[in-house]
Amino acid sequence: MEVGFLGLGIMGKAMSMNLLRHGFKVTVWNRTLSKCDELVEHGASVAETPAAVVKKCKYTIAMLSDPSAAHSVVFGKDGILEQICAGKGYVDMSTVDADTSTKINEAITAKGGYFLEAPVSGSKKPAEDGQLVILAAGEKALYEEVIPAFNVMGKKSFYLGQVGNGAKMKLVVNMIMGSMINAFSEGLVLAGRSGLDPSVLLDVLDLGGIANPMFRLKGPTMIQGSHSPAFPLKHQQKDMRLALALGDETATSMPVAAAANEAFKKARSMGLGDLDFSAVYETVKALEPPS
Ligand SMILES: NC(=O)C1=CN([C@@H]2O[C@H](COP(=O)(O)OP(=O)(O)OC[C@H]3O[C@@H](n4cnc5c(N)ncnc54)[C@H](OP(=O)(O)O)[C@@H]3O)[C@@H](O)[C@H]2O)C=CC1
Ligand SMILES: O=CCCC(=O)O
Repeated sequence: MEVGFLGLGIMGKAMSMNLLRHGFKVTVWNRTLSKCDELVEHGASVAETPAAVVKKCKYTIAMLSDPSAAHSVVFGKDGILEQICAGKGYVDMSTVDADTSTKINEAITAKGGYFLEAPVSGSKKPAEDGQLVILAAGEKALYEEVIPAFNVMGKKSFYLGQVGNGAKMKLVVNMIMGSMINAFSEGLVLAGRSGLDPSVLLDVLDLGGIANPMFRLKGPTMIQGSHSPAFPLKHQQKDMRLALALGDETATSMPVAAAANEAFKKARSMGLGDLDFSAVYETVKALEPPS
């Protein structure tokens, strides 16, 4: 069966590559079409537009940057809506807000198609290794149909019920992660300015109750000032913004997340948006200590 895949950025490239490696027939599309070349070398077919992918495939997966991209690929010229129909499914794995997912769901189901949102936890390496955590919500029949693909891309899939629940779960997770990397950055800078060796701090943290894979993975490269993008900072800031909007809707006070968002905004204003989200560390370092 032919599976469609839209969006070949850091995540989409790794996820579609995994599908190919496990024997799926995949037709890809990316806004910048040249990014399809590497997938073609590994056996993918290419279509010229999202609509052409949907026309060819029983279901189509998308992994796009943000709500605006997710919206334009569905509603724009040559978009999903031009070809979606009864019997076809659309699975959006991008991180967006519940409102975006809900609007896409309404438009697709109005055409007789099936919709599933399925954002993921896990970054570039888990995507390459097929170790993502998939947070699905929406049409249960489509969820069951795409389980073989999810099993290749991820280590665990959750089915969370109605559309919006996957988006909300993902935003809560990334809100926590964005706050954590800020506290971690402050700790590394505080250690250094207090005459301590930040790499010893990493060892101490790793043996205690707040040890976690993120500190373990990012700590050494942060200390070196190296922020090669696995999860681009601009996307983390988008997730903080969307999580804070969810906080507004639910009257949830989130002063820690709001402060973290300000740090990511500052990092973007310093031109760090395309680096890894760990580059928020540079905003803490950039604040001069009192002389
Ligand atoms: N990187 C990570 O660790 C993780 C990312 N995510 C989420 O996954 C999604 C993708 O992330 P990632 O792969 O890192 O991002 P990238 O920035 O690497 O890729 C973004 C993709 O979206 C496409 N795109 C952007 N704008 C548009 C548009 N207007 N119309 C059509 N296509 C568009 C890009 O196309 P083009 O190549 O033409 O620019 C590209 O294919 C995001 O929602 C992110 O928050 C979730 C978990 C982890
Ligand atoms: O959305 C990105 C999540 C990155 C991660 O889970 O490490």
